Amino acid sequence: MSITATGISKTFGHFAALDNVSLHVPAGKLVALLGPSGSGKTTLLRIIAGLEFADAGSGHIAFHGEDVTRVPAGKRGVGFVFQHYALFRHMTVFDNVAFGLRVRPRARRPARAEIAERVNELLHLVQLDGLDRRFPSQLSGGQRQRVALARALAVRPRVLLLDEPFGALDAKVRKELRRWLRKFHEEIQLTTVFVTHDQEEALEIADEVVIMNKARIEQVGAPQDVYDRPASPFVHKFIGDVNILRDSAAWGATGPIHDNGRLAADGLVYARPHEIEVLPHDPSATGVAAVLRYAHTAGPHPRLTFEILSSREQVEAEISRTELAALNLRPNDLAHLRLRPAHTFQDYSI
Ligand SMILES: Nc1ncnc2c1ncn2[C@@H]1O[C@H](COP(=O)(O)OP(=O)(O)OP(=O)(O)O)[C@@H](O)[C@H]1O
Repeated sequence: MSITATGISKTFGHFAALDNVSLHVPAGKLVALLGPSGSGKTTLLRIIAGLEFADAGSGHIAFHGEDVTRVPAGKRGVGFVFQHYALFRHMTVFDNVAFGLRVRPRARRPARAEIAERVNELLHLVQLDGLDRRFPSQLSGGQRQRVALARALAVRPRVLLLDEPFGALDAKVRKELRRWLRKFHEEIQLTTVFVTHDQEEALEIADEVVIMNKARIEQVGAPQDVYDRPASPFVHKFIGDVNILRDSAAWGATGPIHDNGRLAADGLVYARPHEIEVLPHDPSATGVAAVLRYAHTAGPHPRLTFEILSSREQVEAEISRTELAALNLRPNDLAHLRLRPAHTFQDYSI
């Protein structure tokens, strides 16, 4: 079931939370809404869910081509999971998952045995077999979020909407759960929109990433696309680390579009740490002379912080362990930096 939002605006008082936003989520995909706090992600998700409505006269929401703009949340067939597990504390895991089915009007309510079968099937799907008699307080945070997911899925929603579902969990559990969610999504293939402000999370699990900033969508693309070909300086800075360097001529960037590195409208070079090449000091070579300030060598890719001699700017470079060993650099040593060749400049002014 695809989701299409067209021309959605939402204002709270005089404040525009969404400004003419349009988005298409293809059927069966996992799409992340990614952006800084206050960029409008949750508002867009809530409007898709029907928990909030766009400004009068603005925009439409369609599920698989069917206009649901005026359909209330309860009738849209959406499953919703929030950051803070809204489980019923006084109910067991089983009863929590069964809830949505049991509250249906008698005519549409499945028989007892059918409900039990569906709940057990869901608990198996979210890998919580055997925990059906526990209460939420007897579960870990990650387990509770999986119960919340099973509960959202019990009523067979047409789309699944997740608002920072792992936001309240610690970093390690969060990482485990996001991998689990990716695998889970591949199994169930339900159209899913997922709000996060964590770029690593979005890039790791989403089929498509929607980057939001100040009530608008800045870019939509596959994780690799938005990382490798950011459409704006904002996206470049928001997704991954980036060095923003003056003196584009010294970096070999002289025209509007170049073959290695990125040049912004204002003559700044945007280069990610892995796009900086570190060479032994050689005053005659192209590039810039820099002093090594710190070397963070723990982990698979050593990170080096340099200070450029001419401009005093700091530059982060990420190189391989083999390259570092060959350079044999120590703090305060001089080196030569340049942009790695196989990189394309983008002029953001075009
Ligand atoms: N009910 C409301 N009344 C007034 N302002 C609101 C309301 N809901 C949201 N806003 C404002 O709209 C803007 C967008 O909010 P939204 O929750 O969509 O952002 P977000 O990108 O999800 O941020 P976060 O990551 O912090 O949750 C924010 O500035 C917020 O303060």
